[in-house]
Amino acid sequence: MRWEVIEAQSGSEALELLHAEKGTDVLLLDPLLPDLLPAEFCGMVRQRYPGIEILTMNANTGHVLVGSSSPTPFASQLAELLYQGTAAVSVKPAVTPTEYLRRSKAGPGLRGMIGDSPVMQNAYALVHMVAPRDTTVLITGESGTGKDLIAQAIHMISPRQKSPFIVVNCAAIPEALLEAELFGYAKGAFTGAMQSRIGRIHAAHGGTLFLDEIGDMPLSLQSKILRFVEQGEVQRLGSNDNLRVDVRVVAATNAALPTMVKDKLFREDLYYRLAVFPIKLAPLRDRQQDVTSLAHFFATKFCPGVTVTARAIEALYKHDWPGNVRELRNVIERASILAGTEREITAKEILL
Ligand SMILES: Nc1ncnc2c1ncn2[C@@H]1O[C@H](COP(=O)(O)OP(=O)(O)OP(=O)(O)O)[C@@H](O)[C@H]1O
Repeated sequence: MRWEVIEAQSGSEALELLHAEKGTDVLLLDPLLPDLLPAEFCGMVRQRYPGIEILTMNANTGHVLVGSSSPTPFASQLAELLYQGTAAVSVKPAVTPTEYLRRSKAGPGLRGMIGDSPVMQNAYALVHMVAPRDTTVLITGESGTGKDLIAQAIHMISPRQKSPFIVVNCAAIPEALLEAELFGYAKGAFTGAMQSRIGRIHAAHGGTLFLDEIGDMPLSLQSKILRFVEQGEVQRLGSNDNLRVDVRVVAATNAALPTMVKDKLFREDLYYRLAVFPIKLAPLRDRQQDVTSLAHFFATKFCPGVTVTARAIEALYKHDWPGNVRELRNVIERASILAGTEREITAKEILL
């Protein structure tokens, strides 16, 4: 008997494959996942795919550790065969994950987000998977790749959509004010605090708090943020009362947080708590095929009815897009002004 075995290199990749492949029976899990906590991963799999049996393995010995409370004989036998390398079991992936995703039908996109390259479809699928839950999401990617849009999409398709979506740009608020802004303050907490005020975390109660540029969160505030994310508790400045809040956290950064952790600029425990479900957005230069659809989208937005010539698109393809989609948007906005009444954007108007 042969089983089809598909390998995934990370929790999020496994979730994508499960999403695309409906008939999975057994999941062999090496708990040392590079991206998700094993408990969180198992919770997600159990909730979405209750029929799948999870076997947690020691990847070195092949012994079944925990997982389904009592593995079926079929699953145990399969696990043993796989790890002894005996019998007619193919442990080579039947298809590579990338190939697999390409073969699977494109899933639903996200409102306001253009681009159907495999990497973007991958990101949309992750958003659809995680949005219905309260899981903390960490969106990473270079500046201008659409992290903001992804955060909004997560909120808009979550059960919290009718509650507030509060954005805090951690880089834009001076360090001295950030704590009061986030946590609020009690009357008399500092000179000028004439009356108490709730913070933005509180304002997000029932909804989503988007912590943008989380890499700029001062170290001095990170432990307080960790307590809020872990326990849902908020302490206003100048008060000893712990107030409970129900807030889903989505964070984003273009900084390399793992490097910051190594350099002791970002708390390791906070990083792991935020990165429960990471979504990485690819730079535009790695998804060139999206350039055409984005160019048409922005052209229509800035000048309805305008056309973009093939030569203009060719010019766009030659560029590396260090500023990503934001840069492309600006180039097209300028081009649509330069096109004037011509209603056609040609290579001449593309200034890079
Ligand atoms: N896939 C997309 N489809 C349509 N518009 C997009 C897409 N990605 C980004 N944009 C647009 O590009 C601009 C920059 O996007 P956004 O602010 O979401 O990027 P970001 O990654 O959050 O950038 P930063 O790190 O600088 O905050 C916005 O105007 C946004 O609407």
